[in-house]
Amino acid sequence: MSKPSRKLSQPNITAWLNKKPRGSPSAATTNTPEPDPVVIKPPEIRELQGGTGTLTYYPRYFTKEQADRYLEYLEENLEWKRYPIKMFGKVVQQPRTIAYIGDKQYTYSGLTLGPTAWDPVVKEIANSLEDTLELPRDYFNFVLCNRYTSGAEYMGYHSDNESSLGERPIIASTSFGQARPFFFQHKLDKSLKIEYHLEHGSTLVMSGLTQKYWKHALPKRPSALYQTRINLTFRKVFH
Ligand SMILES: O=C(O)CCC(=O)C(=O)O
Ligand SMILES: [Fe+2]
Repeated sequence: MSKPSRKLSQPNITAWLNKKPRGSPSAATTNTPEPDPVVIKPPEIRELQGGTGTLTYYPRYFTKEQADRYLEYLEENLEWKRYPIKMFGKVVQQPRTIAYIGDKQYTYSGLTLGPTAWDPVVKEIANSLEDTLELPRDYFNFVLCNRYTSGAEYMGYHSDNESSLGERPIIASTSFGQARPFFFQHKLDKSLKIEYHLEHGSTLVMSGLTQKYWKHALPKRPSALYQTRINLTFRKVFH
């Protein structure tokens, strides 16, 4: 992957992005709202032990206002479903709901998804990420979307190391809604652990050999005061 540029290209503002948030007073009765003070924070780049991968975290890839609108849009417009998957040889229900979009078929944990038509807003986010990461237009051809409606919903330790993604996949993971911890553990030296707190509107890019040497997980959390979290992982499926 080329070096991430610090100047982010923000996605086109579509019609829905311009619409007023639900329940907000009309412009005639209010002053213009304060602009979001922090627009973009520079990425934090972490080279993992002994060349075992790279993690690049953009804590504020989207402004709070943009992220609020994306969260609402994705919740309403994607087709969220719970699928049975194979885990350690047993068929179980996924402990979260998922949706997907992509030009290709993608198979993981015994589940084959796609292809489907692109949602225009998800495409807009994909193109923004491609610009930021200096990747060719339409590089990302599959998006796996995960939705967690309570702290009891989670994703166990795994790596996205299907051969269809190639040996050094670039996976861009954008999060909306409830901030949650996200753990990495080295496969050979289990004492090596990394923790992120994935914020509303953030993007974490996993690249290099990350999937080969590290597992990652979104652990359960206590469910009190819980807001929905939606995560989109943008991938390139080669075959
Ligand atoms: O929800 C998350 O942040 C985890 C997503 C993930 O690891 C995946 O889709 O493979
Ligand atoms: Fe993953």
